Amino acid sequence: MIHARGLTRRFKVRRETVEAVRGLDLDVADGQLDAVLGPNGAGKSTTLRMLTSLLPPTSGTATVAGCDVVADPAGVRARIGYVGQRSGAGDEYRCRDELVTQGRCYGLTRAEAGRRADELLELLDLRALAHRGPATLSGGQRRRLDIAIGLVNRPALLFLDEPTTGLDPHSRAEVWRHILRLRAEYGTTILLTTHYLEEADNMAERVVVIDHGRVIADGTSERLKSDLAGDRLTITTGDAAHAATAAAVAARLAGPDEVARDGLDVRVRVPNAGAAVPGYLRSLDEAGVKVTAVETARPTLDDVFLALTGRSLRESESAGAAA
Ligand SMILES: Nc1ncnc2c1ncn2[C@@H]1O[C@H](COP(=O)(O)OP(=O)(O)OP(=O)(O)O)[C@@H](O)[C@H]1O
Repeated sequence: MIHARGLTRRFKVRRETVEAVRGLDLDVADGQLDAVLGPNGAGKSTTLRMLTSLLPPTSGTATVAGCDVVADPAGVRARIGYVGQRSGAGDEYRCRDELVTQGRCYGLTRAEAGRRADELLELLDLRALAHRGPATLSGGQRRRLDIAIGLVNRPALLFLDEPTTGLDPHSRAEVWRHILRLRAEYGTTILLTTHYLEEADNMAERVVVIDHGRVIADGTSERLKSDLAGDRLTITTGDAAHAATAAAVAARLAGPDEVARDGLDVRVRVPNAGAAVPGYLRSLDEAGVKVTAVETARPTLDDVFLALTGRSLRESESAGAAA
């Protein structure tokens, strides 16, 4: 459904050149739900805008739903839906009128556009709000209206740029319910961007991690976590001397790069923490270390980002927000 090779986009800002996307390769198969994850300014929106033909690439190629984004932008736009970060609904129209107008833009007759509007209001649970203006809707309802607008032309592929940013947890769950339903019932291919690690982790079939305009990891979240981050084993000891010995034992077993000491805790990165515990306990006992607690944890996508970049995605996000 999407094949991009060497996609690059530079912006000139006064005398500086911003390299927003640098040689990005991406393949998305039909019917997949893939998430693009990355910190502020990583190049997620720029990538989506190139793939939707809204922004010409500086170099590289992309075919989307069988059409080249540069040679056939009209073909791309006829086959896709795009929900940008800012709402596409104008405040002067009521919800149903907005959908009818969009349908007319795609060449539907007034009657066809009316039928499609009613289908979409039903699909996104917006029927009761059909005659309200978008300005009167809650954040989650408005986002659902945006998605309805993105679906007017029955696209095989839907792009969603941060569909849940800024929503409360209940509204986020509602939006997700509809996204998952679209994929399950209509087989819609969905490529979305998100800042929320948990969403990418739990909902997407595949996660593409972008940093500084490049893909730095690509796979199922389970695969990324086991290949790149590993489990965490935390050994708590009785005092500082025991912690130092425990750190030395752990460094011998796992390698010095995999061990970090934090007060009386020693944290170790291991491929499978559950299986590693008995061996660690034996070796610590032999070294005379008094262990007061042992904890194991599966890695998160933030651990994956940390392993790849040396930075936490959450910290990059707050730094981006503060900038
Ligand atoms: N029109 C533009 N002119 C100049 N620079 C731009 C333009 N659009 C994006 N950029 C820059 O390109 C880089 C990537 O921006 P982009 O919006 O694609 O990132 P993002 O990953 O979507 O970030 P966010 O999560 O904050 O939306 C940033 O440094 C941004 O400032």
